[in-house]
Parts: sequence; C-alpha cells; structure tokens
Amino acid sequence: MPTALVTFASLTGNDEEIANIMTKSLLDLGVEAKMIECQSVYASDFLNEDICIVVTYTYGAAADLPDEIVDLYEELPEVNLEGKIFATLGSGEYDYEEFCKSVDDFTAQFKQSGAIMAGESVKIELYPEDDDIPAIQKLAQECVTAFQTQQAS
Ligand SMILES: Cc1cc2nc3c(=O)[nH]c(=O)nc-3n(C[C@H](O)[C@H](O)[C@H](O)COP(=O)(O)O)c2cc1C
Repeated sequence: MPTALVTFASLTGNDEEIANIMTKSLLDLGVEAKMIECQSVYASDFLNEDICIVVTYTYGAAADLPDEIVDLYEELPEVNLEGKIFATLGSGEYDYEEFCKSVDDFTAQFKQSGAIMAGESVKIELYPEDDDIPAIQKLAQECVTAFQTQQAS
C-alpha cells in the first residue's frame, strides 16, 4: 500500500479544503495518506513517502508564493525524489494575471528533484465546489496508477 504526504498552504481555507478532498480521495483508494500544514514539513519528509503532494494558493503583488511555503519550495531541488510520484494543485482567482502560478512553481521544483508527475495539476477558482471534486479524485487516481506503474518497472 503506497504512502502519501499532502502538504498545504492556506490563508482563508480554500486550499485546506482542497487538501482535505485530495487526502480523503487517496484514503478511499487505499493509500496511507496524511495531511500536514506546510510550515511543519521539510522537503526531506518526502523521502519517506511514495506520493508527494503540494496544495498551495498564489499571493502577493507578482503572483508570489505564500511566505509560509517558501522554505519548502527552496529545499525541494536539494532532495533526490527520483522514483517518487508527485502532484500539485491549488486555488487561485481568475481576476489575477497569473492564475495559480504557485502551483506551476512547485511543479517545476518537483521536476528538479527528479520526481515523476502523476498528472496535470488541478487549479481551482477559490473554494472547491462539488463540481471541482471529480478533477481532484482523478488526480488521486493518477497518483496511484503512476505509483503502480513505477513499481512494475
Ligand atoms: C493580495 C492577493 C494576491 C493574489 N494574487 C493571486 C495571483 O497572482 N494569482 C491567483 O491565481 N490568485 C491570486 N490571489 C487569490 C488567492 O490565491 C485565492 O484567494 C486563494 O483561493 C486563497 O487560498 P486560501 O483560501 O487557501 O488562502 C490573490 C489574493 C490576494 C488577496
């Protein structure tokens, strides 16, 4: 049974709820998933997991990373996550020029760490509504499928 760490940054709760849905979707698929706020997570914690997931919002004047997730972002390329599966998702707002940029920033960092992308990132406007849930569940399934493919190779 694969393990997963879902870590998140959330100021007003939208990304915490996305992380909740992702974690529950993984648990429903038999994954040993846990969810931990990003300030309590080091990039090296991902070394103990099969599936590594970051959920983040985008903030600031220039589509910046949330302050509380910058350390994790900077540490990521310093750990070797070859053979691990990763997924990124998060919440943003269409009114801003660069929708969900922090999600893409984390995708780039995970790629530098050598991890394998499970599927396309899920980007949600503000709070996850019922019709956003299938995309999150699909990404959870893609994580499990990518893990199984990796195990078989
Ligand atoms: C000052 C400020 C700047 C923001 N900048 C962006 C941005 O550049 N791109 C984007 O997609 N969303 C941006 N947002 C929207 C937030 O990412 C969005 O509200 C998100 O759902 C907050 O997530 P949370 O509830 O988990 O804190 C910004 C919001 C604020 C208040």
